Amino acid sequence: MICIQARGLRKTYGTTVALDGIDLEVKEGRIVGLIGPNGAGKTTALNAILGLTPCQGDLRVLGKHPWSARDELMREACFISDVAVLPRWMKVSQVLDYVAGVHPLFDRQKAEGFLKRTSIRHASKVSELSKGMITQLHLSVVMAINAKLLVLDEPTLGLDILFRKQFYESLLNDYFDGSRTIIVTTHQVEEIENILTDVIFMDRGRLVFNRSLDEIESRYVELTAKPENVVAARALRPVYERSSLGRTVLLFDGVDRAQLAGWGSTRTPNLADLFVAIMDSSQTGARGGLQ
Ligand SMILES: Nc1ncnc2c1ncn2[C@@H]1O[C@H](COP(=O)(O)OP(=O)(O)OP(=O)(O)O)[C@@H](O)[C@H]1O
Repeated sequence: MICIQARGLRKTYGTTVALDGIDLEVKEGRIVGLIGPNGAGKTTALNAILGLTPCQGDLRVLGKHPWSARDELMREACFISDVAVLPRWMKVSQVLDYVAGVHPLFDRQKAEGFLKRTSIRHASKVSELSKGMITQLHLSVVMAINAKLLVLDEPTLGLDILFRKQFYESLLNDYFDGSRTIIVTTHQVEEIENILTDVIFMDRGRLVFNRSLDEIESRYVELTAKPENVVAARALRPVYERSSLGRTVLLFDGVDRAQLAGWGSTRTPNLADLFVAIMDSSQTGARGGLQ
């Protein structure tokens, strides 16, 4: 089943092109990381998917048109936008009462369970919580909604490292059940790398890379070459090259690992390294080798 299908998605603000004709297909049961530099269009894309902003092109989310069927979509989807906002005058217990009242898929017990892992008290008002605690409360509520699609825009902004780690573990262990779809944006790529099934890199309103983690594992190899093998390795046309501690590091797409192994140390590139390589190619216009 397809969860999100977009064809030629375009959004402009005056002369700014936020989405520049995006084609995208996300199957149900995937955990997709949407990564890109500031202003790449990530939030705009997520807002379009959630029906929060109109845009040109064809877009279907869980079979619905998000802009015209937003109410229907919101029964099956939930999200955290990049700015966690909850009414400051409400007590924590009232936030739970409120969500329980308006969302049929809200599991209050589950939310209580998540909250127990924090120092948030039911009697506190939102205005008395720290920024990070408001985000913790928001996440506890959203993760307790049994939605088919969960959209998280920078969900861990302002959270300490312990909670961030706990949150992603919990997302995988307590929330993800193999049938839900999760889309997450973050600038801390290394923190989500282990939970993703797919990754999309965005740059200036376009998708410049869209692969499953399995595909990355089987296609891409990074070689830290011995100096005497650099020339031979370059002849195999790496898609990217950088220096690290005086060593030459080359990134290959579709080159046999065994062939490279004798020339230095090889490994699958991490997402942060892949991101830098792809952004560099995207920004210099040399995208051919990385598409
Ligand atoms: N409401 C708006 N009015 C005018 N321009 C906007 C608006 N929202 C976004 N933009 C522009 O659209 C482009 C994409 O913005 P968007 O917020 O989607 O980027 P982003 O990838 O989420 O960035 P960040 O990582 O900084 O949150 C930017 O150039 C931004 O200035």
